[in-house]
Amino acid sequence: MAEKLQALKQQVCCSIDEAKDKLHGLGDAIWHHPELAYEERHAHDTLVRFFTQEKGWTVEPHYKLETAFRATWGPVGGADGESVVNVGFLCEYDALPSIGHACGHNLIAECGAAAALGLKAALESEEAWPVLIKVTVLGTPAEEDGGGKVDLLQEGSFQDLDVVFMAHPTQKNATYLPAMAIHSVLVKYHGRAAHASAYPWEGVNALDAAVMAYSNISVLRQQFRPDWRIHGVIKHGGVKPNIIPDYTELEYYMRTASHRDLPNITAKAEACFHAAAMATGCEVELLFGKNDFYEVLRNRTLEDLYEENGKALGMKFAIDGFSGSTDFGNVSHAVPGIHPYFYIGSEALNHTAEYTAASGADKAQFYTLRTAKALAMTALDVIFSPDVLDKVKQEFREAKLREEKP
Ligand SMILES: NCCC[C@H](NC(=O)CCN)C(=O)O
Repeated sequence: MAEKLQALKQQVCCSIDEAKDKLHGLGDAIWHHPELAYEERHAHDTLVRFFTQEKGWTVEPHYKLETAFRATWGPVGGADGESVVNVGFLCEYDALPSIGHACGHNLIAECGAAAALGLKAALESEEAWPVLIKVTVLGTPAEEDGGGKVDLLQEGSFQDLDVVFMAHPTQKNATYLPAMAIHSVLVKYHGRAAHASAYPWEGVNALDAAVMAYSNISVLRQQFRPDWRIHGVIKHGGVKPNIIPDYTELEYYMRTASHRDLPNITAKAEACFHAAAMATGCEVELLFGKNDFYEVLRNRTLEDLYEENGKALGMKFAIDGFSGSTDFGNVSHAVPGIHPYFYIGSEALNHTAEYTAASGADKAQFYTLRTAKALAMTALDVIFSPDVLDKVKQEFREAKLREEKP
C-alpha cells in the first residue's frame, strides 16, 4: 500500500514537471497583466482558457462572480452510489495598486493549477480507487480588497468540498502562519471650504479632522494588546494650501487574532474618528468593508502531512513568523483546509516592488511547482486512506466546537 502511494506521488511530481513550461506561461501571463480586485478579467480568461485546453475538465467561467471560475474533473473510481470525496484547490490572481503582483498571487494561481493537474494525472494512472473522487479548482478573485472567497462562501460554492488547499508566497516555507481577522473602514470627513488666508474662520477644516483621527488612532495603539493591529492611510488630504479642505478620506484596517474581537477594536477606532469630527466641526461618514476576514482555523493533520511531503521534496520549514490576513480564513471555518506559505527564492518582503520582481522571476518557478507537488501529494494522502479524511474532518469539527464556545 505504502509503495503504491509512493508511486502515485511520484506520478504527481513527473506530471507537474512535464507541464512546467505551460504552468510557467500561466503564471507569467498573470504577472505581466496585474489587475485589481474584482477586475481580474485577463487573469480569469487566461485560467479559463488553460483549463478548457486541458483534457477532461468541465469549466464554468464567471462562476457566481464576474472574475471567478470553477473547473471540475471527475468523479472517478469508487463504486456507484458511494459518496464523493471532492478535493479543492484555490487560485488567487488579484494584484495591488501601483506595484503589481507584489504579493505573488500570480504564483498562487499557478500553484493551484499545477497541483490540480498533478493530482488528476496521478488519479488517472490508477484504475481502482476506494472512493469516488472529484477535483475542483476555484478561481477566487479579490483577496487584497473585498474578499471574493467570502462572496463565494455566501453563494454556497464551498459546500460540496471535503478539503481545500492553496499556498501563498512569502520569505519562507511554513505550514501555517497566524493570519489575522480583519475589518476595514473608509472614513470621510466633510467640512467647508474657504480662502485659507482671507477668511479662514469661515472654513471647517476636513484635513484637521483627518490629522486628528490619525493622531487619535496612534495614541490608542499604545494601549492595544500585542495581537491587535491598526493602520491607515490618508487617501485624500485636500487640494491646495490656500483652500481650506472641505473633504478628506482615510482608509483603516483593524486586525485581531480572533474575529470575535473585531467589534471591540472597531468600537475603539470609531470613537477616535467621531472625536476628530466633533473637535473640528466636520461631518463624518464611516463606510465599513463588505466582508470581514476570519483568522485561519488550523488543521494540524493536514499541516503535518503537508510538511512530511514538503520535506520529502527538500523543503525546510520555519515554525514561526508573522502574516497579514486572508479570506481563506473564512473558508477554513467552513471546510477543512490548509494555507501554507512558500519561499520563492528571494528575501524580498511582500507588498514591495522588490517582491513584484521576485514573483515574476524565473527563480520562483522551482519553488512554486515544488509547493504544488507537496499540496497534490497531501491530497493523495487524504484520498488514499479514508481514515486520514475521517481524522481531518474530526479535527475540523473539534476545532469548530472549541471556537464556538463562549
Ligand atoms: N483587505 C484585505 C487585505 C488582505 C491583505 N492580505 C495580504 O496581504 C496577505 C495575502 N495577500 C492584508 O493586508 O493582509
